[in-house]
Amino acid sequence: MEIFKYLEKYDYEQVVFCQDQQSGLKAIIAIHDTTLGPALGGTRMWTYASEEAAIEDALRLAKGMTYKNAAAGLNLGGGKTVIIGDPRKDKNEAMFRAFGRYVQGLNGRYITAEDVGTTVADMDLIHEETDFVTGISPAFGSSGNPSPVTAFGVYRGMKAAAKEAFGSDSLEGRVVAVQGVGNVAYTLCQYLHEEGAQLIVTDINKEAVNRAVEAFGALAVDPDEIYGVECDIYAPCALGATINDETIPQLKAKVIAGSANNQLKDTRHGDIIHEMGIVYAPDYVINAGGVINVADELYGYNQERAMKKVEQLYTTIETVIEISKRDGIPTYVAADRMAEERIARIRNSRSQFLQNGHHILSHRISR
Ligand SMILES: NC(=O)C1=CN([C@@H]2O[C@H](COP(=O)(O)OP(=O)(O)OC[C@H]3O[C@@H](n4cnc5c(N)ncnc54)[C@H](O)[C@@H]3O)[C@@H](O)[C@H]2O)C=CC1
Ligand SMILES: CC(C)CC(=O)C(=O)O
Repeated sequence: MEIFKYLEKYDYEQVVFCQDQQSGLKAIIAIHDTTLGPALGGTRMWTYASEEAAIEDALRLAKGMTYKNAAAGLNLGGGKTVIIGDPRKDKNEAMFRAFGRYVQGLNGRYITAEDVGTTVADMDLIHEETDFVTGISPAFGSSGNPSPVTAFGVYRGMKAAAKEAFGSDSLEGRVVAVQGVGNVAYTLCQYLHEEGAQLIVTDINKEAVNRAVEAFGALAVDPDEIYGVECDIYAPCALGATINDETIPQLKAKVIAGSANNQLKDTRHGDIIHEMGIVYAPDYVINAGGVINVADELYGYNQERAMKKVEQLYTTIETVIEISKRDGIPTYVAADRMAEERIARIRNSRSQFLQNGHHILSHRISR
């Protein structure tokens, strides 16, 4: 990978490589754009096939956070971290503390939180070294685990997408195929089950599947089978790039609405599903509940206020669908436009200089 070429192409601001031999920390912090504010995005811990794959994931996820935060109306830029390692075997206290010191070194340009493979307990360790971390234990006045709130947002967005596809936002009797029943999807399944949806689930982790089968009477299928099952809605809630050349021909769903980041392998896959008449709720719009929730901590966390904002993801998905229909463009393009227009507006409005607290000529004062 020619990294600077890539950074230039998508206009990344900064990439930080963090290494701590003693604890085994190998992390990449990617900061995409801080026009709207400090970059906020979670820390993923995953066993990557190569260092290049880890760098690529960090970069793609960071850019997604820029768009997510912009589309959600947050005054935050986009960034993300990946830690290379197996979250079940390679974690240790020193690792997260070392990582916390790297975050502190960025002095607020980047604020972290949970993502796949990291937990509230990990965030608490990071918090030992820096304040620039959210999603820590509620005992600290924090919002805690963002996953259930992400799930609520996905549920709300799914209803809005269903209304477009089926003429009603009721999910009663709808068949929803859920890929990956981890932190977010388990709570999503709870909402869907309570509304009377039928669930088909899959996961590479058998325990996760069994939990959903027992709790919600879900039908379990093998990971490769989920794309082709007869269903109304496909909810990708595992990792990214599952909407691709191999899976699209198998899809029977009329709606795609799930929590996973970077669901489209390539933008052209968004064009293909649009032409097929599938209502696609863009990933970074529908899965913004978690970041909306943790971002509320920056104002002094208020759960009621945060949940009201997350509930509004229904309207945001409606707006994206309206723009898509009005302009005859796929929903992922409509969402990108919404985010890019907001960033451009703020970037332009910053053309007037405003002194920001540090007297710019202070160094001239004679001592
Ligand atoms: N946790 C949150 O608040 C947010 C999560 N997301 C995204 O939502 C997705 C899920 O996140 P979490 O629930 O937190 O992660 P998680 O790690 O708790 O759940 C993911 C599940 O997917 C399963 N999985 C992985 N590969 C699979 C495959 N090929 N087929 C079937 N199952 C597979 C895993 O075994 C795991 O149970 C991720 O893409 C994450 O980036 C996005 C926004 C916020
Ligand atoms: C609070 C986090 C879950 C934010 C994030 O990394 C995401 O939305 O993907």
